[in-house]
Amino acid sequence: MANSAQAQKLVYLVTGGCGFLGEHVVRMLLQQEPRLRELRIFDLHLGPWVDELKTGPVQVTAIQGDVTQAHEVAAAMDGAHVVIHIAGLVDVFGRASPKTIHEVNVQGTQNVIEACVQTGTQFLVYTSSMEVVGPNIKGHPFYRGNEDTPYEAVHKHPYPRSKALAERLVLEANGRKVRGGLPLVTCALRPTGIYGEGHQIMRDFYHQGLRLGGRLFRAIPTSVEHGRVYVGNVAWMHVLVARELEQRAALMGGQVYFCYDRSPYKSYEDFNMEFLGPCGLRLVGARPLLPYWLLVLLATLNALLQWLLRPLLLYAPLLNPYTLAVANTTFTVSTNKAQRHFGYEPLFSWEDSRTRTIRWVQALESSAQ
Ligand SMILES: NC(=O)c1ccc[n+]([C@@H]2O[C@H](COP(=O)([O-])OP(=O)(O)OC[C@H]3O[C@@H](n4cnc5c(N)ncnc54)[C@H](O)[C@@H]3O)[C@@H](O)[C@H]2O)c1
Ligand SMILES: CC(C)CCC[C@@H](C)[C@H]1CC[C@H]2[C@@H]3[C@H](O)C=C4C[C@@H](O)CC[C@]4(C)[C@H]3CC[C@]12C
Repeated sequence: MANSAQAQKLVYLVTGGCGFLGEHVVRMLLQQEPRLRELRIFDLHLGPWVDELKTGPVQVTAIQGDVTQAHEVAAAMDGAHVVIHIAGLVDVFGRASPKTIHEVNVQGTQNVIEACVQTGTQFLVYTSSMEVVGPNIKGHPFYRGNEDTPYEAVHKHPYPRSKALAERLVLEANGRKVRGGLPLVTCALRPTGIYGEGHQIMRDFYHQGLRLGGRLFRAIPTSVEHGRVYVGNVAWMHVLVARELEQRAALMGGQVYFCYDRSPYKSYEDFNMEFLGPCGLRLVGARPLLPYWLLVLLATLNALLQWLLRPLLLYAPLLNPYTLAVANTTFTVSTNKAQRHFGYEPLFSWEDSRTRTIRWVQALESSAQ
């Protein structure tokens, strides 16, 4: 992609560019992709911060649109060289119906693929998820595995099922001829649990801790490792993949890459305390305060209440049988595939990632006062 005639000639489209990860990818592209001429940000809900980006040297075009509408996607994509497809409905709490999750995550992805073919966009990077692999419904641990580690991936929940289907569509589309006759080159990135500035669930835990007098209560044993990766490094991986996909199409086309960095292996709660601790919260209990069977019972009750109350109101607490199973099953990755295939090294050290996230939580504190 980088011959001199093409310097500052590339048009990128980022779907979901106003979400948590999307905003980081958009900002990272503007900082780290010198060949960018135009950056199109496509999202159902455009953030007000997008306007601030319009004063720089790169043309930033904000497009309010819906990935489930094929014609809107195709119109937005016309003339784009690369599409980074991040838009998705991230719902493990039962807020949206399985049908809506499927429409956005699977049909939306199919629309992006068809738009590539129709408009001649040759490079497609898809944001998949660790949940395409697991944890599975049997609760099997995935301990520091890599892209080739055998694992029985069985999905029942609509979100991982939709991500797995969408990822398969993207990988199978690799090599399809796009308008003009060139082959489509696709690949999928699988982040583990992303953290960093803008992370809604971290914000929720922080506010919950404040409401409980500065305390959170341990629910998950410290021995259960949960994979986490800093949002800045996930964004950097997206930028690098998009950049390298043309030169290394034969190697990278149709491939999947876990997103990883040097964040430590810890339980979900202990990891959150790396940021919430310095902001004044305390995790009470060296071991879970409630026995696991009681948590399962509470999670089941929550699911039942959600079902009963659905005609009247939306009851969607953090704890349900699915989130409990994910939080309580070891799932961590240890791989260097991205480094081998496209020279990825984390842009942010663990210390930087931690400091940036702590500063962001501290800013939440001061903005709440
Ligand atoms: N957050 C995580 O820990 C995590 C981990 C692994 C993978 N992912 C994946 O990363 C992607 C981004 O996740 P996120 O955490 O930034 O979520 P997010 O909800 O913050 O961002 C998703 C964005 O997609 C947009 N969107 C939703 N439906 C749309 C539609 N129909 N048309 C156009 N835009 C639409 C939303 O408005 C939002 O801006 C998702 O595909 C998700 O599956 C997230
Ligand atoms: C049992 C309670 C004390 C804690 C509940 C925490 C729960 C809400 C958290 C734990 C793990 C989190 C998921 C995990 O980090 C990875 C992903 C993948 C991504 O594609 C979407 C988000 C998701 C499912 C996180 C959602 C929140 C979870 C379940």
